[in-house]
Amino acid sequence: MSSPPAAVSVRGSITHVIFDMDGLLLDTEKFYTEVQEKILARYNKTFDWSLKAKMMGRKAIEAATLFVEECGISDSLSPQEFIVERESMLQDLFPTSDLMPGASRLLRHLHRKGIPICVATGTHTRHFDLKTQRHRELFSLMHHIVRGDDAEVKQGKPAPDSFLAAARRFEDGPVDPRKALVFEDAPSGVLAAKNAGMNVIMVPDPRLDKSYCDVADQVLASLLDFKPEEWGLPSFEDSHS
Ligand SMILES: O=P(O)(O)OC[C@H](O)CO
Ligand SMILES: [Mg+2]
Repeated sequence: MSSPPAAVSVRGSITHVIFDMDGLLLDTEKFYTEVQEKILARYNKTFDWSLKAKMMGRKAIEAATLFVEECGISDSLSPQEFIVERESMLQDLFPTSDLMPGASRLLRHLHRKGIPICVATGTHTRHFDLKTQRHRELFSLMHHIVRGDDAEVKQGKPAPDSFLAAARRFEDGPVDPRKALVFEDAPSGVLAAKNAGMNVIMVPDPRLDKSYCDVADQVLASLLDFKPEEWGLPSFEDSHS
């Protein structure tokens, strides 16, 4: 007698998938880190991952306020001045953005299988356009894109605004949050997805403190490790590469 097929643990019946962008689909978090390290060096201070963890995923002005206050430089540099100062460096770096491992494979797979996908990013439109310059075709697979300067995103992550706006805009929206799966890299983004009542898979940078991963429903080292069938989604037909 042949043995029964291996049991597949289904975590939910996911119908829609929402992607974060920076640090999740695109390898752009390193640009913010590099520029912030340079600015802090002027004040003889170092930029560390405990502050990085708080800033990532947030709207620009919210992250900038955290930066100058937590570094104790708000008397010399305002959040607005910080944003202006880092802008010219970021503008040169963003058009060189690379995809994160597995991003293209996963987006193409879900699109091919007819699973509605979208992006909910804290980044504003001008930066979004620079970052996605080399990846227009891939981003065209998205049903819609919610950016940080969207009128419906009153508050950035960890507020649920961007994910709730994303769920409303699907063709058959608003999507039941329990049927939505979010992919995130940032602690604030994972909290935002949970605040929206959604399922969330975290793909954190390995330098991030592990305690930030507790809130996520699943933690993966890479998008390449995602098993769609665990979430009621169609499995990959290719082998992991
Ligand atoms: O991670 P995202 O895509 O929400 O982007 C947020 C900021 O632009 C960068 O931390
Ligand atoms: Mg992110």
